[in-house]
Amino acid sequence: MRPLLQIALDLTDKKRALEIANLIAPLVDILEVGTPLLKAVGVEIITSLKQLYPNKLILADTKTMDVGKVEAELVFNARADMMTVCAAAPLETIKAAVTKTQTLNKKIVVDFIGVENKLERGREIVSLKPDYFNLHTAIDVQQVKGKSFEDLDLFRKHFNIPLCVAGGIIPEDIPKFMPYKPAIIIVGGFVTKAKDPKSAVIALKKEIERAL
Ligand SMILES: O=C(CO)[C@H](O)[C@H](O)COP(=O)(O)O
Repeated sequence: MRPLLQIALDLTDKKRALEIANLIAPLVDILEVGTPLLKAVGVEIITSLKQLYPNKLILADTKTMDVGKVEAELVFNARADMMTVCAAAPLETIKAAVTKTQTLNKKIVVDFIGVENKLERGREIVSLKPDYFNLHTAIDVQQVKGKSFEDLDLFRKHFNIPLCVAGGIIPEDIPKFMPYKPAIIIVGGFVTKAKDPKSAVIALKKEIERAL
């Protein structure tokens, strides 16, 4: 199955975020309100994007670490379709966020950013039945250690939860992880920093089609 393409609007400037959204929205499946954008602008940006693109999924990258129910209510009341919670958060927080999300018929992604022993942590979380696990190399880590996609293979073998992949993805990376059949491919900087964000998305989509 073709993976969904999610573009992360990791900006702090609302005007530029909306400009990029306008260029790429018809081509993507999920528009992500990146963590910096959510912090800079607030949840109103979720509502604005949903009003502009009602047929697109809007993901709020809350990276929730505590008060799972409160943060879920905040972003879903603002019309998000999906949110994120950190795998490193207390299990109580993950459970609260998952429960609220499921009550509202929305989707939740557990993000393994910064988790050292991912397999062990995955085993602790899996029974909470989140919608997705995100294997994600942090931007700061990418700059020091580079990126890696090998955990996708491990997670596919051990868990029956759809996977997202994120962290510095460029078109050349796509064939490296497509054999592990990610459900969602998440790309930020390659698109938001491109001179021509629309062409950047087209290049990603071409590579995805080629690797199917
Ligand atoms: O959540 C994020 C950073 O924490 C980013 O949205 C994600 O890493 C995708 O951006 P990039 O492709 O630039 O790494």
